[in-house]
Order: sequence, then structure tokens, then C-alpha cells
Amino acid sequence: MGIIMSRLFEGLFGSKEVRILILGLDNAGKTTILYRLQNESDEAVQTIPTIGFNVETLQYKNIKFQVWDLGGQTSIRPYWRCYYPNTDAIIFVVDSADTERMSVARGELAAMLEEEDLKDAILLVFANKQDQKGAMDAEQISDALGLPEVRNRQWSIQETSALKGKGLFEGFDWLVTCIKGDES
Ligand SMILES: Nc1nc2c(ncn2[C@@H]2O[C@H](COP(=O)(O)OP(=O)(O)OP(=O)(O)O)[C@@H](O)[C@H]2O)c(=O)[nH]1
Ligand SMILES: [Mg+2]
Repeated sequence: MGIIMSRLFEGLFGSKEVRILILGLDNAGKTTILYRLQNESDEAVQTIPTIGFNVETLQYKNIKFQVWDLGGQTSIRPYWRCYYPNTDAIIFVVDSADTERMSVARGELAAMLEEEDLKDAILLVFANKQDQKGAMDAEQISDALGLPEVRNRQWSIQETSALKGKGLFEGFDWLVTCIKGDES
């Protein structure tokens, strides 16, 4: 295809790849979410704790997303920052039933939001594992993480169950709205 035609196609269908990082404590459900997004069938997703990262490209509503899922164990969290440059959006995943570690999650999120490389990144929180007994709802998690105090950044929170495939695309709809809004 000639360069003019390919530019035209890019203009019509969008060529920009949106870089997304999925972060959060270990066992929050990040890898399950990544593979649920990629494969919409009801097939169960089997995961093992991530050491390092998984990366996949997804196409949703004419936008190409490059989605990075990083391991969340304490010892590997210091490596998250290596992935921060050029990130458009962070999806911060919490296990909504892991009430004991909500303050740890809050600390990690706060540290991340201080990072210069992430100052323009939008923030989507997935309140995951809503299917579990005792799960906190979006409002409780929002307060526990201190989201109302987040300044100078677009953010949203979405209740999800990666196990049941619930809420994930609703979250992506919000991302798409923000990204399209930023372009115009
Ligand atoms: N009940 C329930 N379990 C879930 C849900 N999402 C993930 N899980 C389970 O939680 C466990 C951890 O999921 P992972 O996706 O591996 O977690 P992770 O955040 O990638 O963990 P690390 O790679 O160690 O950072 C697995 O047993 C998943 O099946 C959910 O929405 N509900
Ligand atoms: Mg993982």
C-alpha cells in the first residue's frame, strides 16, 4: 500500500498504540484479567504467580492496546518503574476481599502516582474479585485507596470479577472515552 493510502487508513482506523500497565499486589488477578481481555470465551484462565511480565496486544473499539501485566510480589515491585516511561494508562487491580492488605495497596499506588514518568497516565482501578464473600465495593475501595484525594489526573474505579468476566470491558469503555477525549 502506498504511503498516502496507508496514512489515510491510519487516519480512519487509528494507528496509535495505547500503552497500558496492569499493576497491583500479588494475587490481585492481573494475569487473569489480561487473558480474559484477550479471550472473551468463558474458558477458565489458569495462572501461576508472574515473575517478570506478560504482554499482549488487544484491539478494542478501533484502538490498539499494548497491555503489560507485571508480577506483583513484594520482591519484584521495585522493577515496576522500569516500565513506566510512555505509559498512557495504569490499570491498578485490587483483590476486593483482601481487606488486610488494602493499606499496602494504597501505599504502592501512592508511590506510583508520585512518579514523574507516570504524571500524564490516566488511572483505572479494578475492584476485582467481586464474586468473593466479603468483597469491598467500589466506594469502600475508593476511600481505602484515597482516590478522592487524587489530583491532576483522570481516574475511575470499576467493580470486576475476572473469574466471571464481569466489568472488564466497562472499564475499557472508560479508557476509550478518555483517550478519544484527549485527542480532540
Ligand atoms: N474468586 C476470584 N478469583 C480470582 C479472580 N480473578 C483472579 N482470581 C484468582 O486469583 C488468583 C491469582 O490470580 P492472578 O491473575 O494469577 O494474580 P496476579 O495479580 O497476576 O498475581 P501475581 O502474578 O503474583 O502478581 C488465581 O487463583 C485466580 O484464579 C476473581 O475475579 N474472582
Ligand atoms: Mg500475574
